[in-house]
Amino acid sequence: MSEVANKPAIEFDDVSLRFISQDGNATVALRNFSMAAAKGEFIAIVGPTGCGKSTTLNMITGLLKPTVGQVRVMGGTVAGIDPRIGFVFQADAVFPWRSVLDNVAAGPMFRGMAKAQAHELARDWIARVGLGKFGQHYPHQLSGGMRKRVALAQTFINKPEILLMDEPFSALDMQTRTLMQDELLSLWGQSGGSVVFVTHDIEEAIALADRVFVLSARPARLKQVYQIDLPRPRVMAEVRYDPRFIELSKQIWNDLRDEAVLH
Ligand SMILES: Nc1ncnc2c1ncn2[C@@H]1O[C@H](COP(=O)(O)OP(=O)(O)OP(=O)(O)O)[C@@H](O)[C@H]1O
Repeated sequence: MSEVANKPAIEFDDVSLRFISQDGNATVALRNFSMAAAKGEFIAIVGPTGCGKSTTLNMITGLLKPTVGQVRVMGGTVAGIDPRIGFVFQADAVFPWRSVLDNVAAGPMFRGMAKAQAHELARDWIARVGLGKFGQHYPHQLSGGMRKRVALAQTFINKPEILLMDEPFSALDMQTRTLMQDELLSLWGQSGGSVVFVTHDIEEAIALADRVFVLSARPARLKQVYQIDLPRPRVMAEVRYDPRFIELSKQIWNDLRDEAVLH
């Protein structure tokens, strides 16, 4: 293996980040934070509200720079928009005036693929996320869960090596959410990419991830890392009844309860 192939997909090396607001006040969002995510690994980040979870994702994209320390992606410093990184956030990133097909084809076309070829590829991805009959529909004609499927197809079509997800399913009802989590695991399992998934939902974190990073209240430090040794493939509706799942969720709840009491 080459030098680069051995590097972690994402690396935070003793990172601190301080925001200075217009009135000169400083907010330390992250302090002495170190972590590494391997290629193909699924990481979930949980922590109290406002501790710095989204800030962490913004540093991976290069939108925010650490005040101290280094963030590396595939062994290199983050510089500008990186086509290897994909995102799915809570708000849908679909273009309302474009059909599902045109939404999903947008990424490849932006990268220079011919329209006919991009549409063919998009049709394949639309079918994979179970929306085969909805290619000509517009986002407002779809349910929230269907729009999330569009967002997943729109992202996975670009074959991201790193996928950043910030509470992507939190606006969905429980049942749709469970379906989308299964969908995500299936797409991720075939992709070989790394995922960093930010969520408030401890059970979602455990059910999806290889490792769960628990952050402390602000300024966020890495409080605990849990290796989630539940076997894969996991089925969302079943995994939550596994005794090991219940044990892990109790431990993480305790970690977070301590943080809430302290602040
Ligand atoms: N651009 C900014 N300028 C000043 N402060 C900021 C800025 N961005 C974030 N912060 C502060 O940094 C802290 C961390 O914010 P962040 O959004 O990362 O938290 P979070 O853990 O994702 O929150 P939540 O769980 O509520 O989504 C917050 O206190 C926030 O107010």
